[in-house]
Amino acid sequence: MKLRFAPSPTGYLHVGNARQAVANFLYARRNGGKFLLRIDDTDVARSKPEYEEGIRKDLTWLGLTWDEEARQTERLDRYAEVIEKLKASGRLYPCFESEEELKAKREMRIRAGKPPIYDRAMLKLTPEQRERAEANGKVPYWRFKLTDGSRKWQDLVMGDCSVKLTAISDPVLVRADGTILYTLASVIDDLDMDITHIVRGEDHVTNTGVQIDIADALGAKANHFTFAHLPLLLDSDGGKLSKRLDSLGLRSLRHDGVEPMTIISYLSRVGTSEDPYVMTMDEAIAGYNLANVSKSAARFDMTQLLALNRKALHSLTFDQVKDQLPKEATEDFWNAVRGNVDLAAEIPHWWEVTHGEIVPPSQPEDREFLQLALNTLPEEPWDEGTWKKWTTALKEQSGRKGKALFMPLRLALTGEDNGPELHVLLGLMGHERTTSRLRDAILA
Ligand SMILES: Nc1ncnc2c1ncn2[C@@H]1O[C@H](COP(=O)(O)OP(=O)(O)OP(=O)(O)O)[C@@H](O)[C@H]1O
Repeated sequence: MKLRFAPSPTGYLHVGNARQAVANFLYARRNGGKFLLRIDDTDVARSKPEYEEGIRKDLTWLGLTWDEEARQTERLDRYAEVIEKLKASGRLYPCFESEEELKAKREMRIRAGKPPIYDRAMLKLTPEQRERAEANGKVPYWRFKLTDGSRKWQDLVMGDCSVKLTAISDPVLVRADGTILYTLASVIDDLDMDITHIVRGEDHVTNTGVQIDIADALGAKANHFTFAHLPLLLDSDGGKLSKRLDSLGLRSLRHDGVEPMTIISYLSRVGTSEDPYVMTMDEAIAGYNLANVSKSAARFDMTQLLALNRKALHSLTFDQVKDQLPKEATEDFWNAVRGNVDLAAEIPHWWEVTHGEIVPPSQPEDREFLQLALNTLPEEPWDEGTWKKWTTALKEQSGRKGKALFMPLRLALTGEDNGPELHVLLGLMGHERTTSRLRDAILA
C-alpha cells in the first residue's frame, strides 16, 4: 500500500489541505503502508520555492514523516515520453481554437439548449487543414479524447461514484508551449510511483473520472487505484478556504502557539461522528478510520480547536514546553498557568503578570476597597497561608465576599477578569510587585 500527499506549491497550507495530508499519513501508517510527499509544481507561473519550503516546514511541524518524495518538474522527460505515446495512439489530439472561438462556441451551444461542452471539431481536422494552420504560425495545444461512457468506482468515503464523461469537455492535457497539465502529470506519477490509494478532496471527484480514463489509456488495469474523496473543510461561516488568501493557514496557527497534536487530533476527527480529544500520534494512527468520515462538508470550529489546545497545553510538562516559554520561566510558573491558556501565544502575557509590568484597568468605584487591600496585605515573609490570611482580613474589614471581593483584586493584579488561581499568582508576583500593582490600580 502506498499513499501520497501532492500539494501544489502555490501558497501555504491551510487546515483543509492539512486534512488531506493527515488523512493520507494516518491511513498509510495505520495499514503499514508507505507515504510519499509529491510537490505538484507543473504550474510554474504560480509555484514558488518559498511555498514549497513552507509546505515541508508545516508538515514537519505537524509531525508527519514521509518515506519518499518527488517533484513534478524533475520528471518532465518522462512526461514527454508518455505524451508522445498518447499522441501516437490518437488519444491526444491537436487543437487550434483560440479562447475567443471557444467562448463563442460555448455561447452558441447554450443558446441552442445544449450543454456547453467542447464539440470535438478538431478531431475532424484533416492533415492538410492541420498543416495549413501550422503554416500560418498556429501552435496546437492537446486535448485528451475521453471515452463515451461513465467511469465508476467504489469510493472509501463517498460510496458509489460515477462520472459521466460525455458530459465533460475533452480536457486539455498539454498546453501550446508543450507544458503538461496537472491532470495528466498526476496520473503518470501515480502509476509510476506505485500509488495504491488516492485520498484527496471532494473537489477532485470529476478529475477522478477523467483520470481513471487516462490511466486506462496508459494501460492500467481496471480499478487500479482505490479512491477516497473527503469533503471540503469550510470556514466557520461556511466559506471556502483558499491557499492564496492564507485563510486558516497552518503557519498562523503555528505562530499563535497551537500544538501540532491538537491539529492532528482535531483533523483526524472533524467531519466524523466521533468527538476529538487530545491524542498522541500513535493513538491518532490506531484510531483512524476513513469509514467514519461523513459525506457532507465539515466546518472548521475554532472554538473547539482552542478548547482542545487548552487541554493539550495543560498536559505538557515543563520540559516539553520550555522552548515556548519566556527564557527565565520556571517550572512553578508553568504549573501556575498551564491550565489557563488556549494558545501558547498567551503565555508571555502571564509572564508579564507574574514577573513584569502590566497596566491595570481603572476601577474608580473600587478604589477604596483596593486601598484597604493594600493596607491589609501581609508583610513578608509569605507562605502558602498568606493569600487566605489576606483575603480573610479583607473580607472582615470590607464586608465583601465572593465576586465583589475577588474580581477587583484579580483585575488590579492581573489586568484580566479570569486566569490562573490568584493565590498561586500572588506567590509568584511577590510582595513588592503586588504592592506596586495595587498602588497603580488605585491611581488608574
Ligand atoms: N477546503 C478544503 N478542504 C479539504 N481539502 C481541501 C480543501 N482545499 C483543498 N483541499 C485538498 O488539498 C489537497 C492539496 O491540494 P492543492 O495543493 O491543489 O490545494 P488547493 O487549496 O486546492 O490549491 P489551489 O488553491 O492552489 O488550487 C487536495 O487533496 C485538495 O483536494
